[in-house]
Amino acid sequence: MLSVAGLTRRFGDHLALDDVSFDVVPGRMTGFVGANGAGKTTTMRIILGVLGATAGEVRWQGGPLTQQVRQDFGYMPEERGLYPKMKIRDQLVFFGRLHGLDPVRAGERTDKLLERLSLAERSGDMLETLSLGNQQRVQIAAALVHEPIALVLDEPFSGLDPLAVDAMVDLLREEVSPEVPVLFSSHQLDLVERLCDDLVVLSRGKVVAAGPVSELAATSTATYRLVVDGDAGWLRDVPGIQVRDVAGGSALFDVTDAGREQQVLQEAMSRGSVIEFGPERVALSDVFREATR
Ligand SMILES: Nc1ncnc2c1ncn2[C@@H]1O[C@H](COP(=O)(O)OP(=O)(O)OP(=O)(O)O)[C@@H](O)[C@H]1O
Repeated sequence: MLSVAGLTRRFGDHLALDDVSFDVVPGRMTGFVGANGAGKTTTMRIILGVLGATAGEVRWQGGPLTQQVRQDFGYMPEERGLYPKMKIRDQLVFFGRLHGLDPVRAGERTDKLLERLSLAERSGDMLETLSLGNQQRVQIAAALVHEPIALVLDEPFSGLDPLAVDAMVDLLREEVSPEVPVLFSSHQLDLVERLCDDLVVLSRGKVVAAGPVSELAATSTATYRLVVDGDAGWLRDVPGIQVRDVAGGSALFDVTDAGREQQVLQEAMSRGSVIEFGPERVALSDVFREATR
């Protein structure tokens, strides 16, 4: 397991990270979300050892993460970092060698990945001649070429169209073995909701929510839908709930006093027929908005 424990980072007077702790569990995709400037890239850079922490540490399998172990991590940095004028195949072999693969193995892994990405025919072309989407695929191949023991991906899907995202996700699922912890940052909440098992929400340098996506959605403010055959406007006068929307007999409301929804149901039944009543599924964007408020 990969863990960050009490990470704090100052840039002059600015506290970019304030006692950040979370785990990235093997075999589960962990999404890392937060507004611009929340501290995601700073955290990822510290995990990869590109940047030092003011306090706290990164842990691997229960002990401090060493530089030698980091060598086996895969990283896709926000600023990318491939060489535009270098041939694609040479570049991937180079990254494989940098992570300790022998030349034969680096070549084999490169060819397999290029084949898998349908880029084998372009292997002798310079990176800059590829479309941006294809350059991003090569970038992810560079993070995967040495069969990393952990993966840290900074905005790996930004700028990709939905088909390219799916292709990238398929590649990750195929190439990443179950014992590998995967942390990726993203601004695309719908994508994070679809892909992630776990979620860490950062706001102004602090972790404001962390855990399985399903539990985070469940613990957020309970929102209920009520549909009756008459007018549901009376809901506005019920204490302990906050009405979000009423249109004729259809209403959406948040329960602010736990248990009030039962009272609402009884009241609705005493007034006429209840067509629909139950919790509304909470979208991740609502969890995010609530956590970072
Ligand atoms: N080298 C640096 N020197 C000074 N301040 C920095 C440096 N790197 C980051 N910061 C500041 O630290 C804060 C966190 O930045 P960071 O890039 O980690 O956020 P982020 O969550 O990755 O944002 P984004 O989603 O926009 O990439 C910001 O206020 C940023 O301006």
